Amino acid sequence: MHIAVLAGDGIGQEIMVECLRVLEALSLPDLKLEHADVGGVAYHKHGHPLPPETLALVHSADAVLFGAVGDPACDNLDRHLRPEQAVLGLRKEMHTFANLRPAKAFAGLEGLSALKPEVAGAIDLLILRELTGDIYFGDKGRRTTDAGLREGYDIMSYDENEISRIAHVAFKSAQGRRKKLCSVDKANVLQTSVLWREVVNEVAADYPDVELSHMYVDNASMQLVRNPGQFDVMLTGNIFGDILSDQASMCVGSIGLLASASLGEGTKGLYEPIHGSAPDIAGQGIANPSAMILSAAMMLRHSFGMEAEALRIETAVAEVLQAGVLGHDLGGKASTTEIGDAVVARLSAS
Ligand SMILES: NC(=O)c1ccc[n+]([C@@H]2O[C@H](COP(=O)([O-])OP(=O)(O)OC[C@H]3O[C@@H](n4cnc5c(N)ncnc54)[C@H](O)[C@@H]3O)[C@@H](O)[C@H]2O)c1
Ligand SMILES: CC(C)[C@H](C(=O)O)[C@@H](O)C(=O)O
Ligand SMILES: [Mg+2]
Repeated sequence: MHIAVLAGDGIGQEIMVECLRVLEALSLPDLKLEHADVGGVAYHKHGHPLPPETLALVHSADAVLFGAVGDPACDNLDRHLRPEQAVLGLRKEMHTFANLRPAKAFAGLEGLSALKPEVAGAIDLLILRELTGDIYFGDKGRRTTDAGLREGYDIMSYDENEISRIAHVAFKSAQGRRKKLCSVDKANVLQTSVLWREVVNEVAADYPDVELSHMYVDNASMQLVRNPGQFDVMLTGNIFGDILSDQASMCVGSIGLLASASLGEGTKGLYEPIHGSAPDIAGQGIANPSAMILSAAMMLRHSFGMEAEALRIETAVAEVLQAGVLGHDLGGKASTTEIGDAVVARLSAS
């Protein structure tokens, strides 16, 4: 089990420490952790946010654990050198087109959600976000209009193969859950979404046991707050999935709780929290490591088929939250290390 560990920037470094302690507490027989620089840290050391040595490690490893990237000191760099380019580049390089972002209520946290407790308590959904296409990867740039005005542009595009492969993942995921799939788009305005809806409807023919619905993204955003319990699997494109998942995190209680798995055709996956490097709290030891720890659980499940070990981690995190060990993001006082300590203690007791 050879894991590339890319902690990255800001709180990425802090939460990764706790995540690795949790993995080590499982005493996995052949765990090999190998670290490499990514993001702003890599730019400052090697002149590139995703240096060749990091890519080489990623290619040789069985899976990648990724913290977060983003460094305000890099804000004015050329687009290709910005830390964020590293995570986009990695997703593309690893062909991890399917991003699983589960959002599930934690017992005891309902009152800390941005929603009414009874509404929050019903959350158990999976956002299936397409990850290697859309407006993120289309032609983009700056130019001057004929009238001499500065103009920025980003082309949004999807081809039918990109849509159908993520749709298959979504239908299969729904089959393993409550068999409901809601595809989220903006087909009343965007041509990419018209095609998206067309292709999803075609793929649906292979999955007659799954109940498919379509929803416009603006409505979906509202429905996530009004009645998130109605959703099982939400299938959507790259940009909509980015936004909806941050929103879903606050319905659960905090962005520090939501993990993700980015998968392609094989078993090699990229596992990272949905949040970023949080420069506003970096270095203070108060970041919530739960999302990072839960991402490691997703890694054990999806890359190594270790369902029992994944569940052990997930149960430990849930119990720690239920016991009231809460980070600052949830109105508590527990530090990053204290949360890590509590999860490790639960694991040792289980
Ligand atoms: N995958 C990634 O690496 C990733 C994801 C999102 C943002 N970013 C980058 O991170 C940088 C900061 O972006 P942002 O501020 O918009 O988003 P962010 O997710 O880093 O932070 C948003 C807010 O949530 C809080 N927060 C985030 N994670 C937390 C945690 N684990 N515990 C407690 N509080 C937490 C932060 O303190 C901040 O107030 C930017 O450079 C951005 O591009 C990277
Ligand atoms: C940092 C950024 C490129 C990234 C994205 O937009 O995908 C982040 O917001 C995420 O959700 O992982
Ligand atoms: Mg995001």
